[in-house]
Amino acid sequence: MTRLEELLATWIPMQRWFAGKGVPVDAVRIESEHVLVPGAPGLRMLVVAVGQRSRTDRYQVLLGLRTPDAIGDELAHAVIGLCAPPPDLGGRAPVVAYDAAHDASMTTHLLERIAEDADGGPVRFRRTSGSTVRTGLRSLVLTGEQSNTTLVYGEEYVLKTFRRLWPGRNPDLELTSALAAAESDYIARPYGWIETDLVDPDTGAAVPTTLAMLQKYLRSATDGWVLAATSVRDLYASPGVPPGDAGGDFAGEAERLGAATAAVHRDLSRALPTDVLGPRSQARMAGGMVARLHAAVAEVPALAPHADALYSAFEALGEVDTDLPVQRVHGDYHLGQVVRTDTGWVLLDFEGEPAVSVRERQRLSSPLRDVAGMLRSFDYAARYQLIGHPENDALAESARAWAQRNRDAFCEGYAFGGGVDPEKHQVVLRAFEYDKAVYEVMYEARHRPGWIGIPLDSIMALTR
Ligand SMILES: Nc1ncnc2c1ncn2[C@@H]1O[C@H](COP(=O)(O)OP(=O)(O)O)[C@@H](O)[C@H]1O
Ligand SMILES: O=P(O)(O)O[C@H]1O[C@H](CO)[C@@H](O[C@H]2O[C@H](CO)[C@@H](O)[C@H](O)[C@H]2O)[C@H](O)[C@H]1O
Repeated sequence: MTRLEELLATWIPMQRWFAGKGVPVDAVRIESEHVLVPGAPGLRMLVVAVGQRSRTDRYQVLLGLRTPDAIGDELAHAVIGLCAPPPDLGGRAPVVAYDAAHDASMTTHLLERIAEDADGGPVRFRRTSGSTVRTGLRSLVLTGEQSNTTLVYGEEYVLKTFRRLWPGRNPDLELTSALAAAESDYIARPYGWIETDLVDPDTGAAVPTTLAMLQKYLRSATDGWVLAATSVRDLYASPGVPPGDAGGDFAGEAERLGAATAAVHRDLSRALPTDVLGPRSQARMAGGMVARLHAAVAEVPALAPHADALYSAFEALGEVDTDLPVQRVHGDYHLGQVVRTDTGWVLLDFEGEPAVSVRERQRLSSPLRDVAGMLRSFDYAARYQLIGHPENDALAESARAWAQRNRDAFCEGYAFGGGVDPEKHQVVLRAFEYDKAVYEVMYEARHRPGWIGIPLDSIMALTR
């Protein structure tokens, strides 16, 4: 490993977006390194391969290089370490490598390049046809529990830089662009993207791979998770009061969110391929859920006592004998992926589950999968504030009632908005809900062990 690779081997696993938490890093290799802007050799895009046991993942690092005296306090938190300068920079004195996402004097170039629709050699900057992009704006990095890194430029744009790279066009760009073409009111308008070619290990072919996506910044947006959490907090402050009577009832919002979700599903089904799964294909889908369950039990033994009950829910999906319409869906739908603006709900982050390949995320699925994701999120919102709460037992019934009320409202809104009636597809919905809960158990085990009780408790309720 070069000195820079050694530094990255320590730095990458500490980042929130690192997907391989809990498994030692065996090898780090810089697969490619490109200067992004002519005349700014201190800004580079690296594709870094990180080897962990049998897996190798690729990550994007926007690398900044400066002399030590040019690193001010504002960049201290972004420093990766001191390394030898790359040959094209000249000189022999060590330079400081840092995460350039935090350097507004560098990220401003990215916006300019997108505005110019520039071909920067192996890295291509693209502006969405028919749009103009304002330049000269300074960026700030959004803080929060993110799988990627999002920059906000002024109050105009967000640039989402994808950290873990999978060869191919990112579904977030693909679906957002399709919905924009359908003139959907429920997305943040895309303005452009950055891409490079990566070799797909399955086919050996180099394919255009999305590195970042530029979208309209929604100034008036409030996170759905924050709104729901506020409603739950109000309810906990009035013990014994039914959720519909407590201040800050969320059911009206949940219903409108259901309707917005149905509208997005309708537009996706018109814009992109659809299919209908017969019993055999449904059994195969159920088989995928069972395989995921086995993998989760191997990783989190606390799931083992509930495996039979989960298995029965998946088996029931395999035995449904009516056809199941499938289409492109959001794929990782929860309250943190939707924002309430002054004109209504907007859906974000159509990337799908960040832990699986782009090809898998492009697979058609039932829209009920997204419905199930959001229902799981109501469960999370209702119960996460009970973790370590002294009145945990007394508030558990309020939590259950809040989740039920908002589930019902969301499902009603979804059916009213033109989606299938979730109430009439209980077996399918239940299988998707438990499949998501199994995914969440693994997600929490890797990222937030203190929260693992939330999905585990929901799974336990199945076996009670
Ligand atoms: N266009 C936007 N306007 C305003 N806020 C946004 C926008 N896009 C993303 N955000 C904020 O950033 C958060 C993370 O964005 P998201 O696309 O879900 O990233 P990740 O895949 O890393 O989780 C969202 O929950 C939202 O609060
Ligand atoms: O980073 P992403 O937003 O793409 O999604 C991942 O992280 C989510 C947590 O930030 C995780 O969602 C789980 O926790 C949410 C509360 O923080 C909850 O609303 C969701 O229902 C629950 O699944 C998501 O699963 C994961 O893919």
